[in-house]
Amino acid sequence: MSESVKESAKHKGTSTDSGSVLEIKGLDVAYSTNRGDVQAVRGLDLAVRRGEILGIAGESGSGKSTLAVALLRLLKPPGKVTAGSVMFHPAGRSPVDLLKVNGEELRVLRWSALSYLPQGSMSSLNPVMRVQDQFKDVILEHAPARKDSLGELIPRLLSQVGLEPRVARMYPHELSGGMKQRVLMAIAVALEPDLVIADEPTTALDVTIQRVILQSLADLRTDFGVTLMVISHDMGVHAQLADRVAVMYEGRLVEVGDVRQVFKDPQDTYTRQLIDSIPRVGRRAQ
Ligand SMILES: Nc1ncnc2c1ncn2[C@@H]1O[C@H](COP(=O)(O)OP(=O)(O)OP(=O)(O)O)[C@@H](O)[C@H]1O
Repeated sequence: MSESVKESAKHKGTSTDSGSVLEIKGLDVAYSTNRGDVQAVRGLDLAVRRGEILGIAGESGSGKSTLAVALLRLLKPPGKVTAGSVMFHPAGRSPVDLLKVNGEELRVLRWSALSYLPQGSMSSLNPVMRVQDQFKDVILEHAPARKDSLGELIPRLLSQVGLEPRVARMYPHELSGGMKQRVLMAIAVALEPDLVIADEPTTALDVTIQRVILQSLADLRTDFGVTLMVISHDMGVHAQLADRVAVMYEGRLVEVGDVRQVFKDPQDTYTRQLIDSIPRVGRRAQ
């Protein structure tokens, strides 16, 4: 972990833990523009521990989504990774640098080891396919051996996120925003991946539904043992969901630590400002 990153005293030294599912080192990402390069992620070091819920916080434009798409190799031009490594340690498989694996290796890892819920993913469900067929698409493409267990697996996954079995036969237009998000979460964990990265999973949902979604995400960790990286500009989301929180500012990681510790005693001025902007939740987290 970089010297400049302030980490709460209780939780120092994570970047070389053998218990890490992901180790990001020295990551630099830039976007080329006609006014020169915009450095969106700068020298970022971060380890994600197996089994934890790690929140990525920071205001709009701080580089959170760029970090996610870069490490998932979904960064599109004019974006480019200019330095760094992202070691991924899937259970029972050899560690790989996600920035170096070839397309086929990446395809094998997607969904079965590494799942992604992009920002605005609720609109990514295919409007002309029933929910059950969207599950089948992912499961059969990546784990064809599970074909015979689909009849049992789909309702079980739906119930895991609080949805009734009849949802399997519905089309996306018959679902509320919160239901769509839960379907996507269930698809994301269908193949029991090591790591799920969710970008702003509660944005655009009303407050009551947000709480339900956060609870379902917490349940997925408990029920599937999945590690979660949850990106949100909303510190309230991290206070409610995360074990640790990493704060980004202008592409840099300025602080990482136990969420209660960070709320109680932020080491960085910017983190303090973020917390002060939600005083009610800040008090609750203490
Ligand atoms: N395609 C692009 N071309 C040029 N600059 C970009 C592009 N995409 C993002 N950026 C810049 O990169 C920086 C980081 O943006 P990013 O979207 O990763 O931040 P964020 O914290 O995820 O914010 P938000 O939640 O609003 O998406 C910003 O300065 C943004 O303007």
